[in-house]
Amino acid sequence: ASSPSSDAEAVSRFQEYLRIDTAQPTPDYAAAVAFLRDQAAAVGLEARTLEFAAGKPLLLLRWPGRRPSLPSILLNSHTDVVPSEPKKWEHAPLSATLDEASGRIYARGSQDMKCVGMQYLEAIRRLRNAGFVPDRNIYVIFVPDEEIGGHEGVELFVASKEFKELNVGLVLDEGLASPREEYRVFYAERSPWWLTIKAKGAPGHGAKLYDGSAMENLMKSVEALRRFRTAQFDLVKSEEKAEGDVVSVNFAYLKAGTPTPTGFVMNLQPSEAEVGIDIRIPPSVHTEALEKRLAEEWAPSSRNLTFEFKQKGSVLDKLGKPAMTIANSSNPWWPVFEESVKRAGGKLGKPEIFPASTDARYFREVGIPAFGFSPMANTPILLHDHNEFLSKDEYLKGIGIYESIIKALATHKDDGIDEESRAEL
Ligand SMILES: CSCC[C@H](NC=O)C(=O)O
Ligand SMILES: [Zn+2]
Ligand SMILES: [Zn+2]
Repeated sequence: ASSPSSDAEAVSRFQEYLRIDTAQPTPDYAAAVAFLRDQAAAVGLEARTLEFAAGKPLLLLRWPGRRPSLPSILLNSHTDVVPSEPKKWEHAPLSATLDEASGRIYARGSQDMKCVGMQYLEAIRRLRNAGFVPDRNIYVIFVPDEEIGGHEGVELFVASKEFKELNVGLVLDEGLASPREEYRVFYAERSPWWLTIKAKGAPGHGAKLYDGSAMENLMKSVEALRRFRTAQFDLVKSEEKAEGDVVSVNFAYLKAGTPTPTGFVMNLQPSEAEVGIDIRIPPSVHTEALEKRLAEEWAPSSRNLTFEFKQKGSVLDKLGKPAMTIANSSNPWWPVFEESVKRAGGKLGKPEIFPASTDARYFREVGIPAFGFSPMANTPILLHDHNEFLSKDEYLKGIGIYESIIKALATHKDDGIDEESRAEL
């Protein structure tokens, strides 16, 4: 399994991946795929590069199972990362600096989610070295564009014949770091809404008090949305609800004013103003009801407001029901997953609704179970934040966790998972 020297090599490989600049909006996918193909070859996996959108490669790796007709396991990770503001970091976000005193590896993507992609490969490397052969096919995919919605990544992949041919039974995708000792696991996620509200109104002198200016029209919406935000947030603060069970509302930008070369005109009330909002809706909330509130309360045309969706996800299955993966023993995959984490010495928290969005939604939407899981315990949640880091020890511990998970999921047992295939025998 692992030794000090093999651990050091695994950490260097992780750092090498982190140093490839795959930040949106101009990710170097070619470099990432070239690196990952080399890794796959060293581990002994078959590789195919698929391209559903030009310049957006999706790397598909296969570890063939003894019984390829069984439903397969798909291990997903995205290769892109969000941009960073290097000046605000203690160590450059592309340096993957290992701070010797703390053991932390600082890099954009260290939590989200280059860690997971490399941990899959390291776990498979160890299992292969130990002579383990899976019953099922194990697929590992490295996908583009998750951070911008996955529309030219997993969304196209899931609709492809290449995907259908994989006969996927279960997907593992990303989760979140946990500041506590328990790992977090996710069985569903909130629907993302990104929208703009634009206001128009009468322009006028900066000294004049009058109704119906664009700013006034917009600020009323901002106030109403803020009251709603506060009420939802209070439910989380009082621990009545979990983060994934309330509607989040956050303002992404405000745009208004009449620019000058050095700033803005101060004594002119502008005739247009705009706000950008990120809203996330839990599966238990009807998006129709919320859209009604938007049209009637938050952006009424009577107040000279218009709204436009930039992203309007609703995470539904084919029947129009919220797409969720069952996370109890009535889903035969669940106990296998849960027990394999425990067997490796990990603790699991109560299954949760992911507060943001991941590519797992595309798999759940077509009826394939998917769990969101990133084995990072005792770690502050720093995805999309400055100074994102993962400690070397947590990273290495996570490899052991995946070894256990992959081994358990890859093994056919009479546990109800393969009922149909059994009937054929
Ligand atoms: C609306 S798709 C955007 C996906 C992105 N995923 C992770 O952060 C997110 O903002 O949740
Ligand atoms: Zn991610
Ligand atoms: Zn992200």
